[in-house]
Amino acid sequence: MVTIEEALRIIEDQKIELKSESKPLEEALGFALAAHTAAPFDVPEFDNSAMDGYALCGLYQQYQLVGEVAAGDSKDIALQEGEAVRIFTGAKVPQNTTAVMMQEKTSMKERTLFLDEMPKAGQNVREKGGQLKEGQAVFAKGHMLNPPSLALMGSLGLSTLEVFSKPRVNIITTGNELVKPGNPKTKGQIYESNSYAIAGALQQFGFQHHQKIQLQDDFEATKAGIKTALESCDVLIISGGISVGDYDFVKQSLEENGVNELFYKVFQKPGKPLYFGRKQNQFVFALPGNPASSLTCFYVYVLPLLQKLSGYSKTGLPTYQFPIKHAFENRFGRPSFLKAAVIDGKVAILDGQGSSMIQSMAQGNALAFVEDGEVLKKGDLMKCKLIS
Ligand SMILES: Nc1nc2c(c(=O)[nH]1)N[C@H]1C(S)=C(S)[C@@H](COP(=O)(O)OP(=O)(O)OC[C@H]3O[C@@H](n4cnc5c(N)ncnc54)[C@H](O)[C@@H]3O)O[C@H]1N2
Ligand code: MOO
Repeated sequence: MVTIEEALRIIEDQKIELKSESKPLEEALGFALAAHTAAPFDVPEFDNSAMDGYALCGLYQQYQLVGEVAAGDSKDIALQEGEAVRIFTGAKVPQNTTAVMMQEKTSMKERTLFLDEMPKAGQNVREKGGQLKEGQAVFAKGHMLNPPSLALMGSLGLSTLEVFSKPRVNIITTGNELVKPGNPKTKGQIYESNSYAIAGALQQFGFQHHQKIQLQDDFEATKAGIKTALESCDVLIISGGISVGDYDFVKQSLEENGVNELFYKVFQKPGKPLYFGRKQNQFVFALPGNPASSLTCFYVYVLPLLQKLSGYSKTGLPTYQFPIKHAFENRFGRPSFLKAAVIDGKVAILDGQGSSMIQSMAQGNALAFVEDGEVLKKGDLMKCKLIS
């Protein structure tokens, strides 16, 4: 049995070889950059107007109107003292522009422009290089491309990005009692639900699963199913059959398939019988079958590995601290990830903390962490990971 910190450290310390590929900008969301990026030119590349209005030369209250520049115009105008041109947001300002005045604060009589107030030097002019200077570092290797990052790369004229490839993931669910939703079931059977949570959580963080396999609690079938799954994935996520019951064949089947154990059992609730193993460059998580255990282990342990294998420089869900809405004492006998709701900056621990209870997890939006035996007073800070 390892501690939560030891388990996370073992995952973090895995030596891996990353692969990279070229992605068109429109498909690069959620991938990590495989190379450092620097700005190929100043952004913006030229001084331009932040407003629809008038570009002014000198600081006066009236000007002679001498022309117009629209966004995208490439004409090069040079203003003389006391001259103004009509200008629009994003348009390159003429040479010698002192300021831009927004049109709402102006009036025009014939070709003379009157300002309601004195302009200030530099007002409403977006300076060349104001965001980035040519050659300046934009993103380090491993930066995960979010929507604004895609916009920034696009604004640098980059249409294809070199990114780290993402791991291929397969999912196995085990259990004789499991029936696929939509089919009839007999007494004693239940509907299979963990694979939907795992596939959904994969999707939530930009990963996909390749294959989903349902196995009976049978040693030969489990061995064969794991062998098949390992033929087409980098990460195999198994749900159930990892505890000590007579029908829990996963651990032994993994051994028979040449998977080496990196840890088995974590001192935590839920998810104590969590297993992590490796076969060359393939990784296997066997998540405890209880629905809340399996999904909690996904967020806490599987996600950081998937992100590490995708070349992310930052992995795992960030931890925030929120004051607790009510007193709470951890009597579970293990450090615990509690199903919780963070609302208006405060965390409430939800009813229904059993490992089999997914209803409370579905109502909440966070996992709140509490040490074994810890006693919290109302208002004490609690470490939380937001899961939705
Ligand atoms: N004698 C002991 N028994 C148990 C221990 C223990 O230490 N000693 N640990 C308990 C803990 S903690 C957990 S968690 C579970 C984990 O067991 P398994 O990983 O072997 O999971 P299963 O036995 O296959 O299933 C547990 C539970 O979850 C339901 N389940 C399983 N798969 C699914 C699925 N895909 N969709 C929906 N529900 C699923 C299953 O029906 C069981 O109710 O072991 C405890 N026992
Ligand atoms: O570790 Mo189990 O997940 O407590 O139920």
